[in-house]
Amino acid sequence: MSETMLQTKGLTIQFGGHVAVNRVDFRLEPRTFKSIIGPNGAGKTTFFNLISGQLKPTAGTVHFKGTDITGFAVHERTRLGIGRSFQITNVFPNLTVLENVRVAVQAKSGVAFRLLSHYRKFSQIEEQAARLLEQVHLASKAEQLAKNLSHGDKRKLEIAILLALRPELILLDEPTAGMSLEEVPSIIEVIRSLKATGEHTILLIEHKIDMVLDLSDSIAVLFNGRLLADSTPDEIMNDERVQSAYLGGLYEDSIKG
Ligand SMILES: Nc1ncnc2c1ncn2[C@@H]1O[C@H](COP(=O)(O)OP(=O)(O)OP(=O)(O)O)[C@@H](O)[C@H]1O
Repeated sequence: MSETMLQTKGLTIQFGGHVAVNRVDFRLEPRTFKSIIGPNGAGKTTFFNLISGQLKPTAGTVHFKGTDITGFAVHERTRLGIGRSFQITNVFPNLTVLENVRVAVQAKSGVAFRLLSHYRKFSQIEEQAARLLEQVHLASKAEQLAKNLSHGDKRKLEIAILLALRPELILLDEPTAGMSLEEVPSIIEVIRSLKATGEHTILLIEHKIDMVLDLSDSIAVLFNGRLLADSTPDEIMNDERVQSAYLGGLYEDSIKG
């Protein structure tokens, strides 16, 4: 079996007196799709921040493909292949959609602007950028200025830019947040086709449970910073501890057991 893509051991972070992520032991296998669910304030985004390097843990470790990356900075993790969507603020509003992706492809390929006179290299970059736009269903908007895109299309552009960096592990933090209802199905389709390529390992934080059930191979449940359960969608939906946690019921008893 291939090497575990991501593993945390005893991962913990404390803010003052509040333990936001509490001794989380977590595994994510290559080329699988796992979602993280849990009530507001459960620690989901904080957990992402610990994986992508925005936060350093109080205790515990993060391993990526067998390497202990606990002390690594964000850019080192990005270089290793961890890509986080929506952290990207460098969507250039006055460039076209295609130009935005081309800049990202170029940055990844390490080709300096002055070398772009080399026609073959340039056309390879152009082709890859166009392919990425097709992948996120934005090909028809390639020539539009990024600033004129709808909120949903901006998110697709951000995914294309993320893909340009060729991440092995993709962290998607509430990709449908702030979208109009009409925009949601098309971003789900983009994520579904991303999964269908079979090239990525995907970790999704999402409150829309239908979407989670639809896309996930497995679901992890965080509650009060603890990993309450991590299993198949069917098992999670039938797990009494998960139901209790969401109903605000017998959580304390269940987690002690
Ligand atoms: N930098 C910080 N300083 C202090 N407390 C923080 C910080 N970041 C997060 N927290 C606290 O940690 C807890 C977990 O927050 P987090 O944003 O990870 O939850 P979440 O599960 O992502 O919630 P939501 O679903 O609402 O986005 C919350 O109580 C939050 O207030």
